[in-house]
Amino acid sequence: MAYRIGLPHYANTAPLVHFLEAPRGVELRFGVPTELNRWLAEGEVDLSLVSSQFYLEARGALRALPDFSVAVLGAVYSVNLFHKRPWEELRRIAITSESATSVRLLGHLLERSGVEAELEPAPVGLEGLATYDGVLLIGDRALAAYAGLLEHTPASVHDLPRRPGGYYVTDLAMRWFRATRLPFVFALWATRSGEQPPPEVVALLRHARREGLGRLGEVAAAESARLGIPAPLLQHYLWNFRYHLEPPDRLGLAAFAEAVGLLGPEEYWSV
Ligand SMILES: C=C(O[C@@H]1C=C(C(=O)O)C=C[C@H]1O)C(=O)O
Repeated sequence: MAYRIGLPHYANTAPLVHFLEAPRGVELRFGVPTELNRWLAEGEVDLSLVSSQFYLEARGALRALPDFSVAVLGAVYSVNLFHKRPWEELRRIAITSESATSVRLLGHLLERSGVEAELEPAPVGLEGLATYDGVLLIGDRALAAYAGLLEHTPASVHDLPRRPGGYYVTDLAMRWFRATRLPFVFALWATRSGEQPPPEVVALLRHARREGLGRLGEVAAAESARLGIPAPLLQHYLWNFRYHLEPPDRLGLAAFAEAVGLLGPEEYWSV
């Protein structure tokens, strides 16, 4: 049977995936993070990107690669709560079904500031703001919604409007950074523990990442065309990610685990 790798279709994983070619005996399967989590747990894929929250909950059953992450220090730009009332006044929030991590992060950040809001799963975009006080979006949908609210392409990140389209936009990774001064790790790559990832597959992933980051302009151009988002914005978005699970990322992950009551020993594959 082929060795199956699970991947999301998001722009933020394009630098890892754009130059990934599956050789004979390796198969790529695409899904949203919550699907990938389930596929990995149920044996539908062998090595997959997993949401941090899921990984922490499944601690012991999954084991992560030592040097792969989707993380940021500060703003992420694509895990956004769009809201029409100030943060302190949020009562009803529509949440995405694509991510376990950002929903838990949102819950934690609200709790931390003493805000009691209902989080209701609802597959809505910004139009949901007619009904809800806030809408949580992640990935490409969040990015497209954000870019759609900009009147012009800002010359620098410091020129992003404070209230695009008249909405509040709370970037959850930025809010996490303000509270902790740490990176936030959205996802890792893991296998079921006991199933050592083949070194040649890991080498393939590292090679694809080196190419993707080295030729980021090409990746950004392709993603910008796919999503209809200006290339300079998209390139900055990609450039901003931390893809190597370095020591600050591991500290950020441990701090998140502690914040959500899932702290435990971390063990990574040595591969
Ligand atoms: C930061 C993001 O990263 C993604 C977020 C994930 C999650 O929240 O579960 C999982 C995979 C990442 O590719 C994003 O999609 O906006």
